[in-house]
Amino acid sequence: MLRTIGLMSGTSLDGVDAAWVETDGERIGRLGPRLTLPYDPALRRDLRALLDAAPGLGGDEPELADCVRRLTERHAEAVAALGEPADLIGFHGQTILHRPAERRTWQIGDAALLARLTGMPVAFDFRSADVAAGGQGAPLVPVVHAALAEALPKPLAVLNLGGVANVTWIGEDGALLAFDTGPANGPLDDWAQRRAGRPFDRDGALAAAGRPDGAVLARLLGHPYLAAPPPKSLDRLDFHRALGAAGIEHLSAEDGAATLVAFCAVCVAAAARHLPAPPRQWLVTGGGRRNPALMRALAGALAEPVRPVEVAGWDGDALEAQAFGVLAARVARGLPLTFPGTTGAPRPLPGGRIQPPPGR
Ligand SMILES: Nc1ncnc2c1ncn2[C@@H]1O[C@H](COP(=O)(O)OP(=O)(O)OP(=O)(O)O)[C@@H](O)[C@H]1O
Ligand SMILES: CC(=O)N[C@H]1[C@@H]2OC[C@@H](O2)[C@@H](O)[C@@H]1O[C@H](C)C(=O)O
Repeated sequence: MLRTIGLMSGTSLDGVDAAWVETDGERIGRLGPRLTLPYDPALRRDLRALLDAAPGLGGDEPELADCVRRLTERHAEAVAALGEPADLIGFHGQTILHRPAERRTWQIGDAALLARLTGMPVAFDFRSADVAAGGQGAPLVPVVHAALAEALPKPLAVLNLGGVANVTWIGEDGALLAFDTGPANGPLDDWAQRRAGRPFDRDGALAAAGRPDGAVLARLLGHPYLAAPPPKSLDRLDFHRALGAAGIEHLSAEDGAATLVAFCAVCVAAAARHLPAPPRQWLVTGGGRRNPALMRALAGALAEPVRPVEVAGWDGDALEAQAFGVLAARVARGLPLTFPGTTGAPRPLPGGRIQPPPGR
């Protein structure tokens, strides 16, 4: 077993999650401490601007390099704050662009700098081999969900409510199907910031005070992503234009938030129709499980029970970071990261690279 530290900077841009995991990439041993280091408002703002700018960036712009350095230094601070020795770091970086159809996916972060600052080897670049082979490059965590869920009754659905939402379905025989369902906190956070001056809709307060707009929802329901069969994955901004065209901007802050919450749930219900068999339950992870308006909307939209992953003894705030520790061990052992059922990879595919620290 390797002692790993997984580091994930998700599409919500709220900060870096770090978690210590003992693992051989297939089995998960001891789970150690975890923490989240938030980004300061300036870094958050600069990262958000990079999402908009990414399609036009070449890669050598000084403002990009500055952002990459600050992001990487914050990751090194997270490793230091964990205060646990490790054999390997799993460094996802920050996705600023994801266009698998163009065989492009871009995670920023400086693995050489992180290896130097921490003195540890760093596994990174988890998505590009899959995208180069024609896969979606996402989601990557399903293989870890499957390892964690070994003893749970199947079929099982694990739903991650991050900036984008993704589902992992695990069949009775261990079969895996996983894909992004649609937008989740990303558009909600943007909306709360723009219309209410809040970084996110804490406890779903805005959404709970509003009503979903039927006409806007009906227009969004026609989006081709919902009916498209998996494999499929999303860029954080993929629904940006569709939301504007559906007329969301004409709604009040409350009704807009309620509509975005309802749309997230509608997307998950649409995803359920692509599953080979109904799951016994939906285990929900990611920050969105803390939004009671979203959890109520999901319970209303899905036929099966919807519960936070904590009912299974998992830690929904640590799961993605833990997963990148496990995936790092898989990189080190050359095990596949992606599969036909998760990203549409042509066959189980290894991926990732390892940056040793200086002098090793
Ligand atoms: N108390 C709360 N009430 C409402 N929403 C919350 C609450 N706590 C967290 N969130 C939401 O969860 C988001 C963070 O979720 P999470 O950390 O899972 O995202 P991420 O890791 O960036 O995403 P991804 O899975 O897309 O990589 C916040 O931006 C916010 O929208
Ligand atoms: C390209 C990219 O970074 N995608 C993220 C994003 O955030 C949630 C969803 O969209 C998921 O597909 C993926 O992250 C998780 C960690 C994954 O790959 O499993």
